[in-house]
Amino acid sequence: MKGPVTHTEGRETLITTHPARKRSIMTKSYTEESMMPESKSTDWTNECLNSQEERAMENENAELDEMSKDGDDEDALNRLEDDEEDEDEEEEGDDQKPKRRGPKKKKMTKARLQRFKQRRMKANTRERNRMHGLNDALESLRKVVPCYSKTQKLSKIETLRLAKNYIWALSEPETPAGVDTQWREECMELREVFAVKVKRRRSIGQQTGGTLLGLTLFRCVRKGPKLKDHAFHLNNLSADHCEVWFKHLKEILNGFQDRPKALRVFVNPTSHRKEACQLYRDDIAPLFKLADIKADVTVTERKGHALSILRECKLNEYDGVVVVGGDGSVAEVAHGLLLRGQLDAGRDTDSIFTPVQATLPLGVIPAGSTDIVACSVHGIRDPITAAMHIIMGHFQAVDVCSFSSQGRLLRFAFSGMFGFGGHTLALAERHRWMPPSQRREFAVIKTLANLKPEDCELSFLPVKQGGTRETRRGESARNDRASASEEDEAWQTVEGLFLNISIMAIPCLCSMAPRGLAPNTRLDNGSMALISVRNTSRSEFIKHLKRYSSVNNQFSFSFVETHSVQEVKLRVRSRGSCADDTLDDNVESESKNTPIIFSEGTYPWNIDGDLLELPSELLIRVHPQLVKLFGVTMEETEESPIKCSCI
Ligand SMILES: Nc1ncnc2c1ncn2[C@@H]1O[C@H](COP(=O)(O)OP(=O)(O)OP(=O)(O)O)[C@@H](O)[C@H]1O
Repeated sequence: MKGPVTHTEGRETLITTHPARKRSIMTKSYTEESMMPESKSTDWTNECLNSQEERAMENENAELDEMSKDGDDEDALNRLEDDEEDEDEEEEGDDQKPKRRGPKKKKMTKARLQRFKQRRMKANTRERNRMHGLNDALESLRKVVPCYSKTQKLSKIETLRLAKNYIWALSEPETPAGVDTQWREECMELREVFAVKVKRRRSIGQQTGGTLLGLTLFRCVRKGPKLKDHAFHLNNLSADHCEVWFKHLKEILNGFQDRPKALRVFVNPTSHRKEACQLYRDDIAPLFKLADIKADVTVTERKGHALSILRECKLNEYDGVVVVGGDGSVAEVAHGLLLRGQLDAGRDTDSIFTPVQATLPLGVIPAGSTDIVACSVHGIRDPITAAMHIIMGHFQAVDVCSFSSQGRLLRFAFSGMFGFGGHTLALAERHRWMPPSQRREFAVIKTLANLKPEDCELSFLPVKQGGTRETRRGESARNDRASASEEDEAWQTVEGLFLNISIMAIPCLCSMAPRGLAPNTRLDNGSMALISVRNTSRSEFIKHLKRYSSVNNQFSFSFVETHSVQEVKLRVRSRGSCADDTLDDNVESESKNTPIIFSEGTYPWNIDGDLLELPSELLIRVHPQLVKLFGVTMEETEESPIKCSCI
């Protein structure tokens, strides 16, 4: 296929492609503007101006042609003579008027009239011949420039510009060696491109049609940990060439199998500052549309709405589920997706020992107040980066924990906090009427003021070399029995008063803890971080909390223990008075809000930022890589600066 010569922002571009190769490459070459000073004039206003000038010139020529056709027209000749007479008359007049200069008026004889007529006819013929010669030359040029089109005739100025660019592009390899030509070559791999559109010049308000200008490719570019979309213009005025290139590029883009074509989107309108709907409409939906992704959007109406839809809706027509909201919404949708996976696989969702993977990947567009899951999986809290990961089909397998009690599955989640973490969220939820940051600060201060430990028995199974029970499930039954008895011996138990117990399957990065709440775990390493904080003075506990936001190790305190575990059993032996005090203090003063009252024998847990009431005895297990999230792949994480400091 011929490569069209293009120019963009004063720089010339020659595109070449290698269809025979597996990986198509587009090559863009350009030089200093000073080398091609005239080629800058491609902005719209300039083009319009030049076209107008050209049209005016053509009109003049047409008039001239017209005149020359009517060369024997007496009127035209008389007009000319009248003009001459007027000129001469001005020089005459009385004494007061200035004397006129110039040739004296000659009497218009018949012979003189004849001479005028002949001269004019000769001049017109010469001009006509000149114009015909020029038009013939331009017509020949149109046939040899690469953008010559059978359907669309290039104007004179467009033909000349294209010819100039073509000559310029052809002369590139002949640049003498050793001369600093200031040329630079830029390669763009088509796997970076996610959309191609036909570029047209349209007037204000014009919706369809317009003058064809070329093609625009949309690339996904990385700027540090952020991903962005970037438009790349390829100018070409040939409809035939653009059509061929458009079809070819579309074919290549459709060949990327990992990229989603249809998504089920849930938007929580109440998240954080209630901006999720606007964020989706203004920033995310246009990107999905550009990438030709069909999105079925549901704006959730209540807590649990997304979960109930996910239980019943048809999922096989989608390539992914996307949630626009905070961690609570993500937790709800992730849980719903995993439950649906068990239902589709014919598993009993009440008691699941070895769950199957979720059938669809989950995309997280951060619109909450902390966005721990989005930060952990994208390395940054940025909605456009999240959308670009979805569009480009970047996946990351992620470990998930299950919370169950007495053999009954309660919840799938990425993390859970009990004690201080649970009480703080319970208090913050009761003050939802406050602005988000105030609400959080108020809840932390109030819970710290009423800090009371919980009396617990905590047992855990540390991660062994060779992976968890689930990763080894392919082994023989004899090996299984042997390993089961080994595991029984490996269980460790601690008991006493605890201020906080955190169990996290992902690093839980957020602005308050840039290294992560659990920096020692990874997204897919098949283990959970168990962080237990024993009873201590309030000041020591505050010191430990403050360390989360600094580079110092938040775990280097005698009262803090961390373990890498695969299973945890927690039994709360008595209710600490912290929760009751907190509730009692506020029930009266905040009676306008719905009070959160925990049923007998249940305790507040912060499960992925969602407040849950869980029983006193729990079994928490990690399930390696149970869900795929749209996000950075492990290779990208290795390159990311976030990785170095946080994971
Ligand atoms: N229309 C709705 N009205 C009320 N609650 C809703 C609605 N839609 C979803 N929810 C629930 O709101 C809860 C909190 O939402 P979300 O986590 O998105 O926001 P957030 O709490 O502001 O963010 P973060 O968790 O990052 O602090 C979720 O548990 C979700 O189920």
